[in-house]
Amino acid sequence: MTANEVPVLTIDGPSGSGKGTISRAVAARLGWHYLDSGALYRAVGVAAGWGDLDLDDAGALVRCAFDTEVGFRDDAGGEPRVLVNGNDATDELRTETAGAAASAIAAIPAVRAALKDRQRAFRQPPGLVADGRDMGTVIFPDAPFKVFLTASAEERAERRYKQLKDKGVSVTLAGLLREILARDARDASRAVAPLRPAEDAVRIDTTGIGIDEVVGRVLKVAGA
Ligand SMILES: Nc1ncnc2c1ncn2[C@@H]1O[C@H](COP(=O)(O)OP(=O)(O)O)[C@@H](O)[C@H]1O
Ligand SMILES: Nc1ccn([C@H]2C[C@H](O)[C@@H](COP(=O)(O)OP(=O)(O)O)O2)c(=O)n1
Repeated sequence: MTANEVPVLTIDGPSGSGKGTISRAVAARLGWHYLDSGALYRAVGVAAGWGDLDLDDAGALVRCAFDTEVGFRDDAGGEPRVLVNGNDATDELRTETAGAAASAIAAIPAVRAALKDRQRAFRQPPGLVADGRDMGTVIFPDAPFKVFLTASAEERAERRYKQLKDKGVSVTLAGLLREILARDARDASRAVAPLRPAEDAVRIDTTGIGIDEVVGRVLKVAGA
């Protein structure tokens, strides 16, 4: 099987639509690999912070995108741990500060280009579930299966609120809703690879729909 023959299921959508949760569950059911492309952008944003880089210095950020090593380690049953330059940065990566930094650096075309090959390298037999913003439009446009997940901004903010509270992070619902709306606007309005459904993506509005039901619908899209 050549790389381009390996089946890919792309799952794109805005923050809190359930991409990570659904992608991991579907990848486990199919026995396929999983790409969390957002973690790559978050890792570059966090590494830029560690290096005290200026978020307006595109050249330095591109070098950072090439130089930052990102590793994924399975954590029995839980979210995979993410190692950035060898350090376990999983908790730092999930903060809204890291999300906002990722969204800012992700608007720089050369940063996106620097991460392209790294993302495509995840396409390995027997298959790949790829989660992000531009998986179906730019990174794997030839993917045979594409999904675009949405949910109302209020429900997405509530999901994130509960998720962060469960982790002991102190946040307010109003603050999260503001951050989610700001990130939606930036991700959807940027010139390169904006957040939008691929024309051939199946759109699933998950507002008020439970995780198991969404997993079932996505598995059907992949013919399983
Ligand atoms: N359909 C759903 N119904 C209720 N909660 C959900 C649903 N999908 C995901 N969640 C929860 O919402 C939170 C955010 O989901 P996540 O997968 O991190 O979204 P994304 O990767 O799109 O930002 C998680 O706590 C997850 O368990
Ligand atoms: N394929 C991708 C994945 C993420 N990004 C950017 C834009 C997003 O706001 C940030 C963080 O993405 P991530 O998927 O980790 O964030 P959420 O879990 O959806 O909140 O990175 C991107 O531009 N392209």
